[in-house]
Amino acid sequence: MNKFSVVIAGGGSTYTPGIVTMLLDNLDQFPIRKLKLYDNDEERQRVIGEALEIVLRENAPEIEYAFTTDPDEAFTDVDFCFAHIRTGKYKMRELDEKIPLKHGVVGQETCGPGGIAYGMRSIGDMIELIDIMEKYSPDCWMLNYSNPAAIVAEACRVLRPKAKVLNICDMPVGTLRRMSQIIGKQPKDLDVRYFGLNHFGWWTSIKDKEGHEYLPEIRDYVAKHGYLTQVEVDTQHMDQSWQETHKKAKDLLAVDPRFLPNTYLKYYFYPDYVVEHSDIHYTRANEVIDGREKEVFSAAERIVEKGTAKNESFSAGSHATFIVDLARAIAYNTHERMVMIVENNGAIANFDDDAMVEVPCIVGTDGPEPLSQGKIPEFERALMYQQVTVEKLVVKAYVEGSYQKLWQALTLSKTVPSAKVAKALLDDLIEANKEYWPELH
Ligand SMILES: NC(=O)c1ccc[n+]([C@@H]2O[C@H](COP(=O)([O-])OP(=O)(O)OC[C@H]3O[C@@H](n4cnc5c(N)ncnc54)[C@H](O)[C@@H]3O)[C@@H](O)[C@H]2O)c1
Ligand SMILES: O=P(O)(O)OC[C@H]1O[C@H](O[C@H]2[C@H](O)[C@@H](O)[C@@H](O)O[C@@H]2CO)[C@H](O)[C@@H](O)[C@@H]1O
Ligand SMILES: [Mn+2]
Repeated sequence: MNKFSVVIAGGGSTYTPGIVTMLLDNLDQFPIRKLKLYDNDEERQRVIGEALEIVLRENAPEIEYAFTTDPDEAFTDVDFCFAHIRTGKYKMRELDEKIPLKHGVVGQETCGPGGIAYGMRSIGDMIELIDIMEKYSPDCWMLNYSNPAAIVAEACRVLRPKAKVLNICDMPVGTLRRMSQIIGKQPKDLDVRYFGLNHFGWWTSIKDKEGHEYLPEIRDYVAKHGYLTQVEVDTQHMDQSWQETHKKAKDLLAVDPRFLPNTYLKYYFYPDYVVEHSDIHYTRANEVIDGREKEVFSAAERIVEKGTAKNESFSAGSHATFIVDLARAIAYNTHERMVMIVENNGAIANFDDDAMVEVPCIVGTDGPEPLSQGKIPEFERALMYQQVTVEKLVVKAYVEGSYQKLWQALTLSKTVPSAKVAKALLDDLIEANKEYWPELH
């Protein structure tokens, strides 16, 4: 069996140890000959890199391994790049969340002004990463889950339309896992129909392989409890803020009970509630810095100190398993059905062809083939049109260096109450992001 060479970009990410653990657990499904970690932060890369060196030595010494900040070393001779970079790291995520709150607006990693600011930071780095990949390994596929995925995907469509980049999000997988618990099934037993944008969508059908429809049963549960199942799916989702988000899905469902909502709609349907329940002094970024980041980095440091990983384990979560499924689909033409972010081109019949939408696709050696989701109702369509236009304006603002277009993007966001607030916010965001954004005029 062919063995693959993989580089993880954002090798110092909190997700890297979980992903490597999951790759090692699945070597029979996806054999690896070479594994490299690449990050532009030497210190973060060193801690995670040294710990994983010990993990590999103890579990899979046959895999050639390296960690580096050198793009040439990282990207030479690779078949797959798993990309999860965070331009500006948690320091900037914290500002993305806190600056909007100062203006009474939702402060969130990927939604509203925070997502727009993060998008403006990520586009340049993502395009650079694609160019590096194509320079050193022209046949390599990039499986990208760097956020904000909607804006990054639109930037790839506009700036690198031919690149072998697959944009994905694990929220549909994570929520399907919760749904499967509700009905006592496994995610692999179920096929979904879904339409929307990234972090902005709805399930219209959840069927088993015999064709039985479970949506009504799941809806009855979600109407009472949201997606709260109390079974530990992903460790960080036991955090208070995620528990509240899963619970809040019941109020999202109430707005249109025909479909099962993505939890991220909370920031668009109930921004007032979100702001009221936010603490400007302690946002999700702080929770992650004090939680996941500390846990992962302390575990890595303990491994290095002891010289063994025998008593440590990293949790993989649904985020990680999704990636092996996708890599296998490309490598072995498995025709796996997966929800992905792709150019619409008719998949949603009454939506723009050039919109980056999130729909189920059949994935094989040539990439994803979107499945037709038919026509969508006016309410969802109008919401999606507003949001996709925000995302397109951000990319245009980046490309043209346009202050005006970014102001329009913020004004159009459903999370922002007026052009006045949008302008004040924009000026604060420009100041905070001057190290990262192109100059706007
Ligand atoms: N699509 C999804 O569903 C999904 C799910 C989870 C996380 N994510 C995303 O994955 C990314 C990582 O998340 P995290 O919480 O582990 O963040 P993190 O800050 O722990 O890790 C990101 C790493 O990327 C590195 N980095 C930044 N710019 C880089 C560049 N240009 N080249 C190489 N490395 C670079 C940073 O130094 C850091 O070590 C984020 O973008 C996050 O939003 C996406
Ligand atoms: O606040 P964070 O950093 O914990 O999470 C933000 C990310 O949340 C989603 O990803 C989840 C995923 O849904 C879940 O199944 C599991 O794997 O954990 C992930 C991280 O919590 C979302 O899809 C990402 O885009 C966000 O970055
Ligand atoms: Mn996501």
